[in-house]
Amino acid sequence: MKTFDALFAELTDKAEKRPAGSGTVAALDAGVHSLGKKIIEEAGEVWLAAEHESDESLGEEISQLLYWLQVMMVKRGLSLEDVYRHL
Ligand SMILES: N=c1c2ncn([C@@H]3O[C@H](COP(=O)(O)OP(=O)(O)OP(=O)(O)O)[C@@H](O)[C@H]3O)c2ncn1[C@@H]1O[C@H](COP(=O)(O)O)[C@@H](O)[C@H]1O
Repeated sequence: MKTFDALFAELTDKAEKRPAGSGTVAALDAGVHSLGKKIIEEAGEVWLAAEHESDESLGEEISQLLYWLQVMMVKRGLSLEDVYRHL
């Protein structure tokens, strides 16, 4: 099972190596504005899932929101520590 930190390391590596076919690379290239809209979209899906859907669906939506937040972190050059120190 993948952890938050392992996914972040994977996304950071994708950003550096830019493998062909990576959705993350395409998302990074689309920019902060596009990423921001995706985060809002996924946050809305988390809300709707929490109100109306199963635990399984809610978990999936939350995972997608975490992914997009991490892509934004990579785009802006934030480290995990930059976030964790506020927790
Ligand atoms: N965890 C994720 C992940 N979560 C969400 N997403 C993306 O977010 C989208 C969310 O799905 P939705 O159903 O909400 O939207 P959709 O309509 O299917 O997609 P869109 O047309 O809106 O983009 C997915 O289609 C993926 O594009 C993810 N994309 C990649 N990962 C992981 O990130 C890593 C790197 O992936 P690549 O860069 O693609 O190699 C791999 O470990 C992947 O498993």
